[in-house]
Amino acid sequence: MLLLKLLGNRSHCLNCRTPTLQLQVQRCVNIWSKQGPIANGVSRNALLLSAKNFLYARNGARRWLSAVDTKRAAKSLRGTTWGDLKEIFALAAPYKGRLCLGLSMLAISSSIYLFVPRILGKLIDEFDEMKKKKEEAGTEDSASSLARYFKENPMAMLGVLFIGACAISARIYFMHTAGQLIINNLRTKVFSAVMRQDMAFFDKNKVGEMVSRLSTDSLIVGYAVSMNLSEGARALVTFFGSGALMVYTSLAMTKVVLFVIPIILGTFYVFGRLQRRYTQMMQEAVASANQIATERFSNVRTVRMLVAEKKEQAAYIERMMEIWRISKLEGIARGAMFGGFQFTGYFAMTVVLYYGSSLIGQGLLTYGDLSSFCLYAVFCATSLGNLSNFYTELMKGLGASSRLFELKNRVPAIPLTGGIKAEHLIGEIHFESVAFAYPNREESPIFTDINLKIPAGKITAVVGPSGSGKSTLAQLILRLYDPDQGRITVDGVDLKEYDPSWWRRQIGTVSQEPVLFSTTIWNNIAYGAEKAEEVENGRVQQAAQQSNSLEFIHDFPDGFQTLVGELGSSMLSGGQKQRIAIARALIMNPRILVMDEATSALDATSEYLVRQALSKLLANSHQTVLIIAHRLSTIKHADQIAVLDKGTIVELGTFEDLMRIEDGVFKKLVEKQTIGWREDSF
Ligand SMILES: Nc1ncnc2c1ncn2[C@@H]1O[C@H](COP(=O)(O)OP(=O)(O)OP(=O)(O)O)[C@@H](O)[C@H]1O
Repeated sequence: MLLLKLLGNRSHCLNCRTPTLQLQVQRCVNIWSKQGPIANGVSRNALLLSAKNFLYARNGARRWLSAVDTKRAAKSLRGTTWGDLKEIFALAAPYKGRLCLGLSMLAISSSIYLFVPRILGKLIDEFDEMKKKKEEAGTEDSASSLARYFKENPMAMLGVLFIGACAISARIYFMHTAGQLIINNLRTKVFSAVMRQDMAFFDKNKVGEMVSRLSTDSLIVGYAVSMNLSEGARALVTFFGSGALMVYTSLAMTKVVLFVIPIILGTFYVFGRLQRRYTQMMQEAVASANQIATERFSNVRTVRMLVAEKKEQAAYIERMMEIWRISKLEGIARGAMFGGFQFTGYFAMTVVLYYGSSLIGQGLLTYGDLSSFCLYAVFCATSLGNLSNFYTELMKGLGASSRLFELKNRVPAIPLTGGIKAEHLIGEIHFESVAFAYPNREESPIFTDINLKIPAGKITAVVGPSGSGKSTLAQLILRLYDPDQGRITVDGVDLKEYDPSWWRRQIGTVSQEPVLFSTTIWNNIAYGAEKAEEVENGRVQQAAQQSNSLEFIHDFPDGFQTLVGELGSSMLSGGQKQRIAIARALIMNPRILVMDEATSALDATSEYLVRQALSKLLANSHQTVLIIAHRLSTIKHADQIAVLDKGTIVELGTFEDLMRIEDGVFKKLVEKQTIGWREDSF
């Protein structure tokens, strides 16, 4: 029982418990050396027998370990994660000063707390007759004289322990703050990398999953190279320090404990790898659950309208079950690992005490030395356990980092910047034999052969059945995607040669479902400008007026300072949102305007107001305008109308031209809508 208690005290804060342990060790030694059979009815012979069995088991384990394909494992690690490891530590490089300070504090605290057991051992020997005789003969060593000094000046001992404690506090502070800096750095880098990605990337990756990686994974990686690094370094110093002191205290007993080490190492190697795999699986499962929560919470209105709460709950529970399944596996791996440590640790201590007591009996060891040795052995075993923690946390960090680095290092197919910035843009856009399929649906191309000239300073309308690719055409103009074949030119130059950001700044866009950000109306309108903070107040007012928004904005008590979006106190109607989006598109007086169903959400009056404003605007400016419209009556005055169907432009001309084509797609669409409107009116 005493042994159980002794080993049960093997905790991470061994340093503060040393006196208690010392006493317990002493009591065990007494029992073993003087009383023979020990508690729980286990005899010395039985212990020796189990030691023999243990040796057989160890050989078996060694054979089993060699059966594990270590070469292949190492190769796969080399291929996928050693690079990541280097990258993880590169993240820590900017904070090396802080990390080094933390590690210096570690050196101070470790030196103090490693020396304490030796001093305590010597204090015990103060009561040992054999030792006393040695001292009288003048053979006292420096540790003994230091022990005597501390015995006479207990406040000095307290002072040394206090310095050690301060060093520990400082270490934790430096490591903790370094960790947070690393996490912030990593999050910023990953966020910027994700923001740089092309649309194809966002089509393939789920937003909730990426947010989860940004929050949870970076936390794990940051911890792996800060607090974990410090714990690992502490474990390493303690392991080698106490190992060396074990040898110094008693070489014979050190040999006895040595045979357990390979087993402990093997245990944490195998289970550490296993744990890493489960952690990665867990991260993916949590990210998938987060994805569901994010998407459903942000679309809660749709869920409510479709009475889909139960369905969504079931989908979420399914993800929770998956997390539970992985968690059980992770639990088994962790349990087996810690059970393994506990077993090997207890076994080693049993053997040490047994053998140590017999050495005392033969006069080859003092009580104090055995006490110190046992404490060092416990330190050594604990640090081995901590090293295993360090290893598994590092593996966790590697697991979490591999996806993060993939995000961070991904090179977008369409860069954000780089290329020509034309001084005088005319704004003629030409689609030349363009073919395109969305990267995530390559099997069903949207365009097979598009040839279309969008003249500068004119209004071009694009119409076609739903799903024919009208919005896709606008996305290709904005260079959110590149054509698979053919090319798009602007003023005769391939669009790929222009600087993408510069090019997008020449285009004012109002999309089908405009999104406003959670900030004031003023900021939302100014957001369209290159430098929002430099936009003049008058310009914002003007854009609001052009889009017929001024009146309703003034109706809000806070006017332009009214908060909108998710955090907004005032919810805007669809029409109001659309008009603010139009103001945002107009703020920079863009050379090209792309209106994708820009008036679809407006009621008849609002639509009239917006249309009137736009007509005025278009009449006075010489912008190139592309209108994607469903209400065909609204594009009567367009300079040309392109009809999209089955992946190509099937008709092109003015409203009158197209209405003259018998059995034409456009004519049919117009007729269908006219009938639809008539039916609607009943
Ligand atoms: N990001 C995407 N990834 C894969 N397929 C997409 C993507 N966006 C649109 N599509 C598909 O491309 C096709 C054309 O879509 P698009 O939105 O361009 O049509 P549209 O003519 O504007 O339709 P509507 O008039 O209904 O708005 C549709 O079949 C749609 O499902």
